[in-house]
Amino acid sequence: MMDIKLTDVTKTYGATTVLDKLTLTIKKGEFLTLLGASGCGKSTLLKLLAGLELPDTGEIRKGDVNLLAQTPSERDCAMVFQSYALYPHMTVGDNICTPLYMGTMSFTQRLPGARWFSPGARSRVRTAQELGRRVAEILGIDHLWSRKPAALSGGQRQRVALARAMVRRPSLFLFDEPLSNLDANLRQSLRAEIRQLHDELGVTFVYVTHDQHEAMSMSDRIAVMKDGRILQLGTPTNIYDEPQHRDVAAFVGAPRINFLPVARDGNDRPAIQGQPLEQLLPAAVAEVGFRPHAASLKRLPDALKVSGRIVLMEYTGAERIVTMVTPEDDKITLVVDDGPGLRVGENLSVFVPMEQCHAFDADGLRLVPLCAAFSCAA
Ligand SMILES: Nc1ncnc2c1ncn2[C@@H]1O[C@H](COP(=O)(O)OP(=O)(O)OP(=O)(O)O)[C@@H](O)[C@H]1O
Repeated sequence: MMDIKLTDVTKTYGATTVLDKLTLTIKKGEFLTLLGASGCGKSTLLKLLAGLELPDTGEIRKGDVNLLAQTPSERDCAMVFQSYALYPHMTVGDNICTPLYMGTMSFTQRLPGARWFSPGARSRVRTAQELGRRVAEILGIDHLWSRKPAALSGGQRQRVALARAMVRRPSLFLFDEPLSNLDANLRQSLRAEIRQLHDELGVTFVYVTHDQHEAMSMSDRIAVMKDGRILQLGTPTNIYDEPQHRDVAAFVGAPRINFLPVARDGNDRPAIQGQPLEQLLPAAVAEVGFRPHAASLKRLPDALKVSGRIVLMEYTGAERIVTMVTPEDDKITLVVDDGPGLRVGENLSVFVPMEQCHAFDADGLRLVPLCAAFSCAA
Protein backbone atom coordinates (compact mmCIF):
# COMPACT_ATOMS: atom_id res chain seq x y z
CA MET A 1 0.00 0.00 0.00
CA MET A 2 1.38 3.40 -1.00
CA ASP A 3 0.37 7.04 -1.29
CA ILE A 4 -1.50 7.93 -4.46
CA LYS A 5 -0.41 11.17 -6.04
CA LEU A 6 -2.40 13.14 -8.61
CA THR A 7 -0.42 15.92 -10.27
CA ASP A 8 -1.93 18.67 -12.42
CA VAL A 9 -4.81 16.47 -13.49
CA THR A 10 -7.16 18.07 -16.01
CA LYS A 11 -10.29 16.45 -17.40
CA THR A 12 -12.63 18.02 -19.89
CA TYR A 13 -15.84 16.87 -21.51
CA GLY A 14 -16.21 18.87 -24.72
CA ALA A 15 -15.94 22.52 -23.76
CA THR A 16 -16.48 21.84 -20.04
CA THR A 17 -13.44 21.63 -17.79
CA VAL A 18 -14.49 19.28 -15.03
CA LEU A 19 -11.13 18.98 -13.24
CA ASP A 20 -8.73 21.84 -13.50
CA LYS A 21 -5.02 21.11 -12.91
CA LEU A 22 -5.88 19.27 -9.73
CA THR A 23 -3.04 18.14 -7.47
CA LEU A 24 -3.68 15.88 -4.49
CA THR A 25 -1.85 13.27 -2.44
CA ILE A 26 -3.99 10.52 -0.92
CA LYS A 27 -2.08 9.08 2.01
CA LYS A 28 -1.90 5.32 2.33
CA GLY A 29 -4.48 3.97 4.75
CA GLU A 30 -6.37 7.24 5.20
CA PHE A 31 -10.09 7.92 4.94
CA LEU A 32 -10.25 10.83 2.53
CA THR A 33 -13.56 12.43 1.60
CA LEU A 34 -14.19 14.50 -1.53
CA LEU A 35 -16.87 16.98 -0.50
CA GLY A 36 -18.59 19.47 -2.76
CA ALA A 37 -21.80 20.53 -4.45
CA SER A 38 -23.29 18.59 -7.33
CA GLY A 39 -21.25 18.93 -10.52
CA CYS A 40 -17.95 20.01 -8.90
CA GLY A 41 -16.11 16.97 -10.30
CA LYS A 42 -16.04 14.55 -7.33
CA SER A 43 -17.27 11.47 -9.19
CA THR A 44 -15.05 12.24 -12.15
CA LEU A 45 -12.04 12.24 -9.83
CA LEU A 46 -13.14 8.88 -8.42
CA LYS A 47 -13.54 7.45 -11.93
CA LEU A 48 -10.02 8.58 -12.81
CA LEU A 49 -8.71 6.74 -9.74
CA ALA A 50 -10.65 3.61 -10.71
CA GLY A 51 -9.45 3.80 -14.31
CA LEU A 52 -12.98 4.17 -15.70
CA GLU A 53 -11.94 7.50 -17.26
CA LEU A 54 -8.59 8.91 -18.32
CA PRO A 55 -7.44 12.51 -17.72
CA ASP A 56 -6.59 14.81 -20.63
CA THR A 57 -3.34 15.81 -18.96
CA GLY A 58 -1.58 15.17 -15.69
CA GLU A 59 -0.24 12.19 -13.77
CA ILE A 60 -1.70 9.69 -11.34
CA ARG A 61 0.88 7.54 -9.55
CA LYS A 62 0.78 5.04 -6.74
CA GLY A 63 4.26 5.02 -5.31
CA ASP A 64 6.45 4.48 -8.39
CA VAL A 65 3.65 2.96 -10.45
CA ASN A 66 1.99 4.97 -13.20
CA LEU A 67 -1.69 4.15 -12.66
CA LEU A 68 -2.63 5.65 -16.01
CA ALA A 69 -0.81 2.78 -17.71
CA GLN A 70 -2.95 0.25 -15.82
CA THR A 71 -6.41 -1.06 -16.71
CA PRO A 72 -9.17 -0.83 -14.08
CA SER A 73 -8.73 -4.49 -13.15
CA GLU A 74 -5.00 -4.01 -12.59
CA ARG A 75 -5.50 -1.15 -10.14
CA ASP A 76 -6.32 -3.21 -7.05
CA CYS A 77 -9.34 -1.10 -6.14
CA ALA A 78 -13.05 -1.69 -5.58
CA MET A 79 -15.83 0.81 -6.10
CA VAL A 80 -19.15 1.06 -4.25
CA PHE A 81 -21.88 3.08 -5.92
CA GLN A 82 -24.98 4.91 -4.77
CA SER A 83 -27.10 2.60 -6.95
CA TYR A 84 -25.67 -0.64 -5.43
CA ALA A 85 -25.19 -2.10 -8.96
CA LEU A 86 -26.13 -5.64 -7.87
CA TYR A 87 -26.97 -8.39 -10.36
CA PRO A 88 -30.76 -8.77 -9.94
CA HIS A 89 -30.90 -12.41 -11.16
CA MET A 90 -28.21 -13.59 -8.71
CA THR A 91 -28.52 -14.47 -5.04
CA VAL A 92 -26.79 -12.39 -2.38
CA GLY A 93 -24.12 -15.10 -2.13
CA ASP A 94 -23.36 -15.06 -5.84
CA ASN A 95 -23.39 -11.26 -5.92
CA ILE A 96 -20.80 -11.19 -3.14
CA CYS A 97 -18.63 -13.96 -4.59
CA THR A 98 -18.73 -12.89 -8.26
CA PRO A 99 -15.46 -10.90 -8.08
CA LEU A 100 -13.76 -14.03 -6.72
CA TYR A 101 -15.27 -16.29 -9.42
CA MET A 102 -14.23 -13.78 -12.09
CA GLY A 103 -10.64 -13.90 -10.98
CA THR A 104 -10.29 -17.68 -10.87
CA MET A 105 -12.83 -19.35 -13.19
CA SER A 106 -13.58 -19.37 -16.92
CA PHE A 107 -16.91 -18.07 -18.22
CA THR A 108 -18.41 -21.59 -18.58
CA GLN A 109 -17.18 -22.65 -15.15
CA ARG A 110 -18.93 -19.61 -13.64
CA LEU A 111 -22.38 -20.61 -14.95
CA PRO A 112 -24.44 -21.60 -11.88
CA GLY A 113 -25.16 -25.18 -12.98
CA ALA A 114 -21.88 -25.89 -14.75
CA ARG A 115 -19.61 -24.96 -11.86
CA TRP A 116 -20.53 -28.17 -9.94
CA PHE A 117 -19.47 -30.45 -12.84
CA SER A 118 -15.88 -29.26 -12.97
CA PRO A 119 -13.84 -30.53 -9.99
CA GLY A 120 -11.43 -27.54 -10.22
CA ALA A 121 -14.27 -25.05 -10.31
CA ARG A 122 -16.08 -26.80 -7.46
CA SER A 123 -13.24 -26.34 -5.02
CA ARG A 124 -12.72 -22.72 -6.10
CA VAL A 125 -16.42 -22.02 -5.58
CA ARG A 126 -16.20 -23.51 -2.08
CA THR A 127 -13.16 -21.41 -1.17
CA ALA A 128 -14.83 -18.27 -2.57
CA GLN A 129 -18.05 -18.98 -0.70
CA GLU A 130 -16.26 -19.53 2.60
CA LEU A 131 -14.57 -16.16 2.26
CA GLY A 132 -17.82 -14.55 1.04
CA ARG A 133 -19.68 -15.98 4.04
CA ARG A 134 -17.10 -14.59 6.44
CA VAL A 135 -17.42 -11.12 4.93
CA ALA A 136 -21.23 -11.42 4.96
CA GLU A 137 -21.06 -12.29 8.65
CA ILE A 138 -18.94 -9.21 9.38
CA LEU A 139 -21.60 -7.07 7.69
CA GLY A 140 -24.51 -8.92 9.35
CA ILE A 141 -26.09 -10.17 6.11
CA ASP A 142 -25.15 -13.86 6.14
CA HIS A 143 -28.78 -14.82 6.86
CA LEU A 144 -29.73 -13.24 3.50
CA TRP A 145 -27.28 -15.41 1.52
CA SER A 146 -29.87 -17.12 -0.71
CA ARG A 147 -32.13 -14.13 -1.33
CA LYS A 148 -32.22 -12.08 -4.52
CA PRO A 149 -31.65 -8.27 -4.39
CA ALA A 150 -35.36 -7.56 -5.03
CA ALA A 151 -36.15 -9.10 -1.63
CA LEU A 152 -33.75 -6.82 0.28
CA SER A 153 -34.11 -3.39 1.88
CA GLY A 154 -31.95 -0.49 0.67
CA GLY A 155 -29.58 -0.84 3.63
CA GLN A 156 -29.23 -4.58 3.07
CA ARG A 157 -28.49 -4.03 -0.63
CA GLN A 158 -25.80 -1.52 0.21
CA ARG A 159 -24.25 -3.99 2.64
CA VAL A 160 -24.19 -6.62 -0.14
CA ALA A 161 -22.45 -4.08 -2.38
CA LEU A 162 -19.94 -3.40 0.42
CA ALA A 163 -19.34 -7.12 0.92
CA ARG A 164 -18.77 -7.60 -2.80
CA ALA A 165 -16.17 -4.83 -2.72
CA MET A 166 -14.50 -6.30 0.37
CA VAL A 167 -14.04 -9.92 -0.76
CA ARG A 168 -11.23 -9.07 -3.14
CA ARG A 169 -9.35 -7.31 -0.33
CA PRO A 170 -8.32 -4.37 -2.47
CA SER A 171 -5.85 -1.82 -1.19
CA LEU A 172 -8.11 1.04 -2.29
CA PHE A 173 -11.87 1.44 -1.76
CA LEU A 174 -13.74 4.07 -3.75
CA PHE A 175 -17.21 5.09 -2.59
CA ASP A 176 -19.51 7.21 -4.73
CA GLU A 177 -22.28 8.57 -2.46
CA PRO A 178 -23.09 5.05 -1.22
CA LEU A 179 -25.63 6.20 1.36
CA SER A 180 -27.64 8.81 -0.48
CA ASN A 181 -30.54 6.46 -1.31
CA LEU A 182 -31.09 5.52 2.33
CA ASP A 183 -33.20 7.09 5.04
CA ALA A 184 -31.60 9.31 7.69
CA ASN A 185 -31.40 6.70 10.49
CA LEU A 186 -29.89 4.05 8.26
CA ARG A 187 -27.43 6.55 6.83
CA GLN A 188 -26.25 7.37 10.29
CA SER A 189 -25.69 3.75 11.32
CA LEU A 190 -24.01 2.79 8.03
CA ARG A 191 -21.74 5.84 8.34
CA ALA A 192 -20.39 4.41 11.56
CA GLU A 193 -20.12 0.91 10.05
CA ILE A 194 -18.15 2.13 7.03
CA ARG A 195 -15.75 4.03 9.28
CA GLN A 196 -15.34 0.91 11.44
CA LEU A 197 -14.67 -1.17 8.34
CA HIS A 198 -11.98 1.28 7.34
CA ASP A 199 -10.30 1.00 10.72
CA GLU A 200 -10.46 -2.80 10.67
CA LEU A 201 -9.21 -3.22 7.10
CA GLY A 202 -6.53 -0.53 7.45
CA VAL A 203 -6.61 0.30 3.71
CA THR A 204 -7.19 3.56 1.83
CA PHE A 205 -10.79 4.78 1.47
CA VAL A 206 -11.75 7.61 -0.89
CA TYR A 207 -15.35 8.64 -0.28
CA VAL A 208 -17.44 11.02 -2.38
CA THR A 209 -20.35 12.90 -0.86
CA HIS A 210 -22.11 16.24 -0.88
CA ASP A 211 -23.30 15.63 2.69
CA GLN A 212 -21.13 17.57 5.10
CA HIS A 213 -22.34 15.48 8.07
CA GLU A 214 -20.98 12.35 6.42
CA ALA A 215 -17.72 14.05 5.56
CA MET A 216 -17.22 15.54 9.02
CA SER A 217 -18.11 12.40 10.95
CA MET A 218 -16.20 9.80 8.94
CA SER A 219 -13.06 11.29 7.48
CA ASP A 220 -9.44 11.62 8.47
CA ARG A 221 -9.17 14.42 5.91
CA ILE A 222 -11.65 16.23 3.69
CA ALA A 223 -10.96 17.81 0.29
CA VAL A 224 -13.58 20.50 -0.27
CA MET A 225 -14.06 20.90 -4.03
CA LYS A 226 -15.58 23.57 -6.21
CA ASP A 227 -15.56 23.91 -10.01
CA GLY A 228 -13.00 21.15 -10.50
CA ARG A 229 -10.54 22.47 -7.93
CA ILE A 230 -9.76 21.73 -4.32
CA LEU A 231 -10.54 24.77 -2.20
CA GLN A 232 -9.14 23.25 0.98
CA LEU A 233 -7.70 19.94 2.15
CA GLY A 234 -7.58 19.31 5.88
CA THR A 235 -8.91 17.48 8.91
CA PRO A 236 -12.58 18.03 9.77
CA THR A 237 -11.57 20.31 12.66
CA ASN A 238 -9.23 22.27 10.45
CA ILE A 239 -11.90 22.72 7.78
CA TYR A 240 -14.50 23.83 10.34
CA ASP A 241 -12.33 26.06 12.51
CA GLU A 242 -10.08 27.60 9.90
CA PRO A 243 -11.88 27.71 6.56
CA GLN A 244 -9.47 29.10 3.98
CA HIS A 245 -12.27 30.25 1.69
CA ARG A 246 -15.76 31.61 2.33
CA ASP A 247 -17.23 28.76 0.25
CA VAL A 248 -15.57 26.21 2.53
CA ALA A 249 -16.99 28.04 5.54
CA ALA A 250 -20.41 28.01 3.89
CA PHE A 251 -20.25 24.31 3.03
CA VAL A 252 -19.57 22.89 6.49
CA GLY A 253 -21.47 23.50 9.70
CA ALA A 254 -25.18 23.40 10.47
CA PRO A 255 -26.93 25.75 10.69
CA ARG A 256 -24.89 27.46 8.01
CA ILE A 257 -22.32 30.14 8.91
CA ASN A 258 -23.52 33.79 8.84
CA PHE A 259 -21.87 36.36 6.61
CA LEU A 260 -22.00 40.11 7.16
CA PRO A 261 -20.73 42.43 4.45
CA VAL A 262 -18.18 44.97 5.73
CA ALA A 263 -19.02 48.57 4.87
CA ARG A 264 -16.55 51.53 4.84
CA ASP A 265 -17.14 54.58 6.96
CA GLY A 266 -16.52 58.20 5.81
CA ASN A 267 -12.77 57.66 6.30
CA ASP A 268 -12.73 54.41 4.30
CA ARG A 269 -12.32 52.33 7.45
CA PRO A 270 -14.06 48.95 7.77
CA ALA A 271 -17.27 49.03 9.76
CA ILE A 272 -20.15 46.70 10.52
CA GLN A 273 -23.49 48.16 11.62
CA GLY A 274 -21.79 51.50 12.19
CA GLN A 275 -19.08 50.06 14.49
CA PRO A 276 -15.65 51.24 13.34
CA LEU A 277 -13.52 48.13 13.30
CA GLU A 278 -10.21 49.25 11.87
CA GLN A 279 -8.49 48.12 15.07
CA LEU A 280 -9.91 44.65 14.69
CA LEU A 281 -10.31 43.83 11.01
CA PRO A 282 -7.60 43.62 8.34
CA ALA A 283 -7.89 46.46 5.84
CA ALA A 284 -8.79 44.20 2.90
CA VAL A 285 -11.73 42.61 4.68
CA ALA A 286 -14.90 42.42 2.57
CA GLU A 287 -16.97 40.05 4.63
CA VAL A 288 -17.06 38.63 8.15
CA GLY A 289 -18.40 35.17 8.87
CA PHE A 290 -19.44 33.77 12.23
CA ARG A 291 -21.04 30.49 13.13
CA PRO A 292 -24.54 30.42 14.65
CA HIS A 293 -23.12 28.83 17.82
CA ALA A 294 -20.51 31.59 18.25
CA ALA A 295 -22.91 34.40 19.17
CA SER A 296 -23.69 35.14 22.79
CA LEU A 297 -26.66 36.95 24.28
CA LYS A 298 -24.32 38.29 26.98
CA ARG A 299 -22.29 41.44 26.40
CA LEU A 300 -18.65 40.48 25.82
CA PRO A 301 -15.43 42.51 25.51
CA ASP A 302 -13.60 42.42 22.13
CA ALA A 303 -16.78 41.29 20.48
CA LEU A 304 -18.68 42.23 17.37
CA LYS A 305 -22.15 43.47 18.29
CA VAL A 306 -24.83 42.43 15.82
CA SER A 307 -28.39 43.72 16.13
CA GLY A 308 -31.57 42.82 14.33
CA ARG A 309 -35.22 41.86 14.61
CA ILE A 310 -36.25 38.29 15.35
CA VAL A 311 -38.27 36.82 12.47
CA LEU A 312 -38.29 33.11 13.31
CA MET A 313 -37.79 30.86 16.34
CA GLU A 314 -37.33 27.12 15.89
CA TYR A 315 -37.06 24.60 18.70
CA THR A 316 -35.10 21.43 17.88
CA GLY A 317 -35.29 19.77 21.28
CA ALA A 318 -31.68 20.38 22.25
CA GLU A 319 -31.44 24.03 21.28
CA ARG A 320 -33.30 27.02 19.95
CA ILE A 321 -32.54 28.39 16.50
CA VAL A 322 -33.28 32.09 16.17
CA THR A 323 -33.36 33.86 12.83
CA MET A 324 -33.08 37.63 12.83
CA VAL A 325 -32.86 40.22 10.09
CA THR A 326 -30.50 43.17 10.47
CA PRO A 327 -31.45 46.77 9.49
CA GLU A 328 -29.17 46.22 6.46
CA ASP A 329 -31.41 43.25 5.53
CA ASP A 330 -28.87 40.52 6.25
CA LYS A 331 -30.29 37.29 7.59
CA ILE A 332 -28.55 35.96 10.72
CA THR A 333 -29.03 32.56 12.32
CA LEU A 334 -28.21 32.03 15.98
CA VAL A 335 -28.23 28.96 18.16
CA VAL A 336 -29.07 29.86 21.74
CA ASP A 337 -29.73 27.87 24.89
CA ASP A 338 -33.35 27.70 25.86
CA GLY A 339 -33.84 30.32 28.54
CA PRO A 340 -34.62 33.98 28.04
CA GLY A 341 -38.03 34.76 26.66
CA LEU A 342 -37.12 35.70 23.11
CA ARG A 343 -40.08 36.46 20.84
CA VAL A 344 -40.64 36.89 17.15
CA GLY A 345 -40.86 40.61 16.29
CA GLU A 346 -38.55 41.75 19.13
CA ASN A 347 -35.21 43.46 18.62
CA LEU A 348 -32.12 41.55 19.71
CA SER A 349 -28.40 42.26 20.01
CA VAL A 350 -25.82 39.49 20.19
CA PHE A 351 -22.07 39.53 20.74
CA VAL A 352 -19.57 37.51 18.71
CA PRO A 353 -16.05 37.23 20.18
CA MET A 354 -13.61 38.53 17.59
CA GLU A 355 -11.58 35.31 17.69
CA GLN A 356 -14.71 33.52 16.46
CA CYS A 357 -15.07 35.84 13.48
CA HIS A 358 -13.63 34.79 10.13
CA ALA A 359 -12.50 37.58 7.82
CA PHE A 360 -12.57 37.12 4.04
CA ASP A 361 -11.39 39.38 1.25
CA ALA A 362 -13.35 40.27 -1.90
CA ASP A 363 -12.21 37.00 -3.55
CA GLY A 364 -13.48 34.95 -0.62
CA LEU A 365 -9.98 34.16 0.66
CA ARG A 366 -9.32 33.99 4.37
CA LEU A 367 -7.42 36.88 5.88
CA VAL A 368 -5.06 36.58 8.84
CA PRO A 369 -7.07 35.27 11.80
CA LEU A 370 -8.24 38.21 13.83
CA CYS A 371 -7.23 36.89 17.23
CA ALA A 372 -3.69 36.19 15.98
CA ALA A 373 -3.36 39.59 14.34
CA PHE A 374 -4.89 41.64 17.12
CA SER A 375 -4.32 39.41 20.18
CA CYS A 376 -7.91 39.45 21.27
CA ALA A 377 -8.70 37.96 24.63
CA ALA A 378 -9.50 34.24 24.30
N1 LIG B 1 -19.45 11.46 -19.48
C1 LIG B 1 -19.69 12.76 -19.38
N2 LIG B 1 -19.90 13.53 -20.48
C2 LIG B 1 -20.12 14.85 -20.39
N3 LIG B 1 -20.13 15.54 -19.23
C3 LIG B 1 -19.95 14.84 -18.11
C4 LIG B 1 -19.71 13.43 -18.12
N4 LIG B 1 -19.53 13.01 -16.83
C5 LIG B 1 -19.67 14.11 -16.06
N5 LIG B 1 -19.91 15.20 -16.82
C6 LIG B 1 -20.09 16.59 -16.33
O1 LIG B 1 -18.97 16.88 -15.52
C7 LIG B 1 -19.35 17.68 -14.40
C8 LIG B 1 -18.87 17.00 -13.14
O2 LIG B 1 -19.54 15.77 -12.98
P1 LIG B 1 -19.29 14.83 -11.72
O3 LIG B 1 -20.22 13.66 -11.84
O4 LIG B 1 -17.86 14.55 -11.57
O5 LIG B 1 -19.75 15.80 -10.55
P2 LIG B 1 -20.08 15.46 -9.03
O6 LIG B 1 -19.40 16.50 -8.23
O7 LIG B 1 -19.76 14.05 -8.72
O8 LIG B 1 -21.64 15.69 -9.00
P3 LIG B 1 -22.80 14.81 -8.31
O9 LIG B 1 -22.65 15.02 -6.83
O10 LIG B 1 -24.06 15.41 -8.86
O11 LIG B 1 -22.58 13.39 -8.74
C9 LIG B 1 -20.85 17.84 -14.50
O12 LIG B 1 -21.11 19.09 -15.06
C10 LIG B 1 -21.30 16.72 -15.42
O13 LIG B 1 -22.44 17.09 -16.14
